[in-house]
Amino acid sequence: MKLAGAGYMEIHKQGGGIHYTVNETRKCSEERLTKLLFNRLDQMLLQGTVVAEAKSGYGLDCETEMKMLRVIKKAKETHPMKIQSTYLCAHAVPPGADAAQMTKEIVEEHIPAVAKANLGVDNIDVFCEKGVYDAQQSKEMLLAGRAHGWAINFHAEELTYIKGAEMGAELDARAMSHLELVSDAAIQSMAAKKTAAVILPTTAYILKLVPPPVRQMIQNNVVVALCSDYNPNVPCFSMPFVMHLGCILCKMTMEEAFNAATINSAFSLGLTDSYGSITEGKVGSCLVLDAPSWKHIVYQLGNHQNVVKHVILEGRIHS
Ligand SMILES: N=CN[C@@H](CCC(=O)O)C(=O)O
Repeated sequence: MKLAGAGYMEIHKQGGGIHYTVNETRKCSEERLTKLLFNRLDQMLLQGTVVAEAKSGYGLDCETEMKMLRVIKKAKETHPMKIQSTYLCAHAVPPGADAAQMTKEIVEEHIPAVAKANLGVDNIDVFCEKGVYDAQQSKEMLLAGRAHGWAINFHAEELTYIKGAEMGAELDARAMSHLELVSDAAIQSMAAKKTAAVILPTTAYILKLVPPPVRQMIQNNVVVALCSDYNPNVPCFSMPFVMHLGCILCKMTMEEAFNAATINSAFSLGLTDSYGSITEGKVGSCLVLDAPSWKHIVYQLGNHQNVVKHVILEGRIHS
């Protein structure tokens, strides 16, 4: 449908997209999900990623969300990469339910149950979007999550402008993702509140969206991070490709893309004390490149697996 020109929400409304993945995730065993996650993390690591944020969000019911979070917890504890766990408590409204009723259920039942289960959650996320959860409903769920110590890091202003980013800045969100339709006022507020803008150029590319106003964000001192947004809609493991798209679609310089994929990404997860730069006292991680300049990570389109020769993480070489 997508290739034939159907829009993201059109597919979603017909039961595809997130709903399709929810059905498959509910059927999938915890063991198989774990295998799939570890395999994908291995592939990301080989392409130079040493820190990843992994989200739930394809269960919608509390039981399946917890299954996803247990799988992420396993990766946090045993995969060589640094993993942060994000509880995406409201990614879609389940068929037959309505957003107001789901908001109440998530605040009163799902979030307390997840907190009680001690699943190693770091961040709380919602899909704040027209036809999904509005800014007020999103705010209620984000605040309920923050009450358990989870950082606010959520989807805002992707397909429609509903003042989600204004709301996020008001809550001192640590980060907001997408932001294709962010307003000038919200950019100012994000800069003042030091809320990171997590830019996902692969999504803008695949969904043929107008890319987010990254130049304006940078000019206004917003911390801009780049992220692969690996998900069933965007099956991209490669941060080099994301950096390339950041330069081409979002008009970033190579230096800006480099900072956005390293120190600013660490900032968006509250990890600058230990990741994001090669500095005494931080976790030792670096890439060995087979290229005349680091810029070839961005420049060599479609050949990054040969440019990134080795990934060194905590003293271990991953080739
Ligand atoms: N836009 C909402 N969530 C995901 C896509 C989820 C999906 O389509 O499976 C995103 O961040 O890109």
